[in-house]
Amino acid sequence: MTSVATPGLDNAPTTHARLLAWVREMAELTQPDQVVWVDGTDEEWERLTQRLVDAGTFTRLAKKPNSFWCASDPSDVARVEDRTFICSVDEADAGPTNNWMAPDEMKAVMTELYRGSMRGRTMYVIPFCMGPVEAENPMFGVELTDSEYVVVSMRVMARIGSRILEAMGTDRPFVPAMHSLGAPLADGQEDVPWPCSQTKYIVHFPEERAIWSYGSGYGGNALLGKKCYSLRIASAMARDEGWLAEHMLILKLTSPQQKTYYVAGAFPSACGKTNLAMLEPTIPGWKVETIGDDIAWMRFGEDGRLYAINPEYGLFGVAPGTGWDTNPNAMRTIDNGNSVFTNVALTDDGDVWWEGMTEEPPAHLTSWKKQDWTPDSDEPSSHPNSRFCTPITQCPILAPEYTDPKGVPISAILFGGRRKTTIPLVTEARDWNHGVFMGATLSSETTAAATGAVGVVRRDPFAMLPFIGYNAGDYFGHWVETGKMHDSTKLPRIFYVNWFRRDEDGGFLWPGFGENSRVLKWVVERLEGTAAAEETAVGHVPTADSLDVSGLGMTEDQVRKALAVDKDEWRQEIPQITEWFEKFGDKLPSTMWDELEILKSRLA
Ligand SMILES: Nc1nc2c(ncn2[C@@H]2O[C@H](COP(=O)(O)OP(=O)(O)OP(=O)(O)O)[C@@H](O)[C@H]2O)c(=O)[nH]1
Ligand SMILES: O=C([O-])CC(=O)C(=O)O
Ligand SMILES: [Mn+2]
Repeated sequence: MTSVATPGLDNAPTTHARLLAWVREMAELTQPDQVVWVDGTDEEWERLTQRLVDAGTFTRLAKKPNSFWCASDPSDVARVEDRTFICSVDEADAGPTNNWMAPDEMKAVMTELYRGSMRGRTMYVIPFCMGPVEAENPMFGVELTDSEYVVVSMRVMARIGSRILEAMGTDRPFVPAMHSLGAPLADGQEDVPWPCSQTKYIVHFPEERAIWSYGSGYGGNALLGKKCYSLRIASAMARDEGWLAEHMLILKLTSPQQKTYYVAGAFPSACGKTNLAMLEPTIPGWKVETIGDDIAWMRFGEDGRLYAINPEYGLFGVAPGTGWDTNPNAMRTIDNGNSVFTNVALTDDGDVWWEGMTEEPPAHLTSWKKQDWTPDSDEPSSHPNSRFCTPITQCPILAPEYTDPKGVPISAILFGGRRKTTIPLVTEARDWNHGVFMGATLSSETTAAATGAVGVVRRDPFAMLPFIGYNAGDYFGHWVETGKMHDSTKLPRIFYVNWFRRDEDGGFLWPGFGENSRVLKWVVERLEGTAAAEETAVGHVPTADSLDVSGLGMTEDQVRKALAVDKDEWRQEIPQITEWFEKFGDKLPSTMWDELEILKSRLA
């Protein structure tokens, strides 16, 4: 018992001993004014969103029901990869792609940061479950946070509240996910609309399956069920337990013959997952339905097929570029309301706007920096990593099986990046190991989804570079082993796509968005054995007439350029891939070197 009782600490709505002990320990450390157990009700949402409005954090939108505009501190706008740590016991288990510090050392540093860090604030206890709570082994977590913005966003992004706490019973395992803004308030000190700290730590203890986050209120740094749990911690669980936790969209595709296929796709942050997951096909007779837009957890079923679930409950999508022309289903989803928009622009009549929503910008806006904005302004109205946070259940093309704990059987996996050159529109891997090689060498230009330079080509293996919770060499090995352990005729086929290749004038060679359905059609026809392909040095590429470009208005030359395998360009990749692989020393599966030799000899 604390000498001065903290309201909410002694009358908890659970008898889960480990949870109670942890909440008490963290409350004593961070010293909030009170502890509130989040129940997930509409009344609670009303109370918290109103509180955020009163604090100047949220502006209620007149034009969208139950929706809010929010601008973050300009320094807290994206994931901070240089402040993200994998604190495995052994440094080698973090590998060359992660930041590392010894767990004890990190805990000592962060304990001092957390000491008193919630003073003047409320500690919210958010019980949550990633994936359906009806699953055989529900994947529980509990986030402690002093941010109302986090509570409200978590309610959109995950299954949370009393029903989850109840399902946790008295002793079910859960991932403790500790979060503090690092902005305590002294007596009488006035709050700011977006409290955060200049000191940031996003930390994972993979053996303990625990998360400690400090200093940021934004997205993947603070909504700990998402990247921290469902990718970094879950990837470590998946390695130990023989499954896959991946940065992938999941979509359901129905052909004109009414046959259904489930496709997963791994593209780096801000490289097209949400858009592909919600695609409106431009070719007649084809239908796409959404299952997930960011994360896939995949396990093998008794029938030997790979089944995927979407552990999330909402969409945290990139706003700029989202419009009625490019992603009408996202527009319909947010029009249903119940959404939070962060770092977009506010219109004078109480709606949101961002670059790419409409061709003509409004004459006047309030920018994400809360400044007057007109089309003559020098800076964009919205931050390039501005986001909509909206319930997935509002998506008009949501596939009903998205809640099925069993998941959906995946027929094809797409890897993709953002590359101006070199990478063809679509390439099919020769086999699983070649597909793993494609994933392991995936490259992409950096985007605004993380702080740092934008547009720099880097290796982003499996689109998981910032999300692999252990040694990436071991992760490649896990993929190779996964192929070995299962019936190769039932494994998903692997493809490598690039929507972002440019012509000499810098324009996109491929129109993208809804037209990507033509690539999905070719993928399905490859699965069915009906589409032709040319065997090139880098894999199977569509022949000029096997890709359906009817009515697209592209010249033959443009199609040829989008599909081209330029051996000179590819030869330039070899030293980069070699250098990349050398990082992993003997952790790199030898099959990856074998694949590189095959590529070299085919390019010779
Ligand atoms: N040219 C082109 N741009 C695209 C295409 N698909 C998506 N984009 C743009 O790329 C940006 C990111 O797309 P998203 O679908 O939000 O990317 P994401 O992979 O979901 O990103 P995260 O949510 O950060 O993981 C947006 O500005 C889109 O408009 C495409 O096919 N062609
Ligand atoms: O995590 C975030 O902040 C947003 C996101 O989806 C990503 O960066 O991939
Ligand atoms: Mn997305």
